[in-house]
Amino acid sequence: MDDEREPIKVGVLGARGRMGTEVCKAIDAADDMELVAMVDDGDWLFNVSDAGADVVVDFTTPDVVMDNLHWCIDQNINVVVGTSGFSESRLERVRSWLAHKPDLGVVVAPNFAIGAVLMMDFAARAARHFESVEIVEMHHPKKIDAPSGTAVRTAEMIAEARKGMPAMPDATKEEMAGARGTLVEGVPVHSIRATGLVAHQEVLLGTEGETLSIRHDSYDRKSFMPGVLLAVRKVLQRPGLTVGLGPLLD
Ligand SMILES: NC(=O)C1=CN([C@@H]2O[C@H](COP(=O)(O)OP(=O)(O)OC[C@H]3O[C@@H](n4cnc5c(N)ncnc54)[C@H](OP(=O)(O)O)[C@@H]3O)[C@@H](O)[C@H]2O)C=CC1
Ligand SMILES: O=C(O)C1=N[C@H](C(=O)O)C[C@H](O)C1
Repeated sequence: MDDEREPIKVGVLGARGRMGTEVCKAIDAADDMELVAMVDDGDWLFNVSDAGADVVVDFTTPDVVMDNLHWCIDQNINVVVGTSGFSESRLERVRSWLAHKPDLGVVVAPNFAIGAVLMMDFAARAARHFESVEIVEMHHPKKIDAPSGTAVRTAEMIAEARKGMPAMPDATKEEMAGARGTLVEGVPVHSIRATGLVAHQEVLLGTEGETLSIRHDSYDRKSFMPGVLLAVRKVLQRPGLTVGLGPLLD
């Protein structure tokens, strides 16, 4: 019976950060989980293994996340990663570490909000039917990276969907560098940082006589929590690397 199952022991890395704080609250409130370790910059990583964590959740920074992930895999701890900065080469390194640990699971998701996952899917689906596609990502000004992980992943998905299609029409010559954003897999991405924003993205698609805007807004970091908790539950049943929340929703 469900009630008799041991709670999943969870450690959080980046526990005092904006996301980490919210994740600790969500785990504390979940009946089937126990928050056993909270680790932030300067704390000892072994707090996590000493506490017997089954799963580690990482919301730290792109420059430390790979070391954290390698350490967790080495310690036989499953990992749910929300930290941004996962290029294909980073994902490949994670796969190579996991090759030696056939029972271990890692979930790396650029965005845990259900609406954002759908926005990315809808945008990729629509992209084949429009001549032009551009991404505008908008975040709080304390975000340290640009473009966002979500925007990069969306651009990759759109580029994959547009394979074989003609290049997007664009006669503009940039008079000042950056005016047309940055190209990710051939898709222009524009990054806005403004006080009052949390995490937002609009994909603008255009073709003869019409445009389509697909937009998602996270107004509160609570929007990411159902996805994080789902990943904590599912990672224990999914050995290997899972990229994105999509495969966990099926
Ligand atoms: N996938 C998703 O759905 C989401 C992903 N994100 C991503 O999550 C990451 C964190 O975002 P956010 O919470 O806003 O950032 P914060 O800067 O608020 O939090 C990061 C935390 O990690 C700590 N930290 C730094 N180095 C280490 C380390 N080696 N070990 C443990 N903790 C460490 C920082 O400490 P200190 O400040 O003292 O250095 C800080 O407390 C970003 O990459 C962001 O893009 C954010 C929202 C949703
Ligand atoms: O830093 C943030 O806040 C966010 N980071 C992630 C990203 O880079 O895509 C996810 C979400 O956009 C919030």
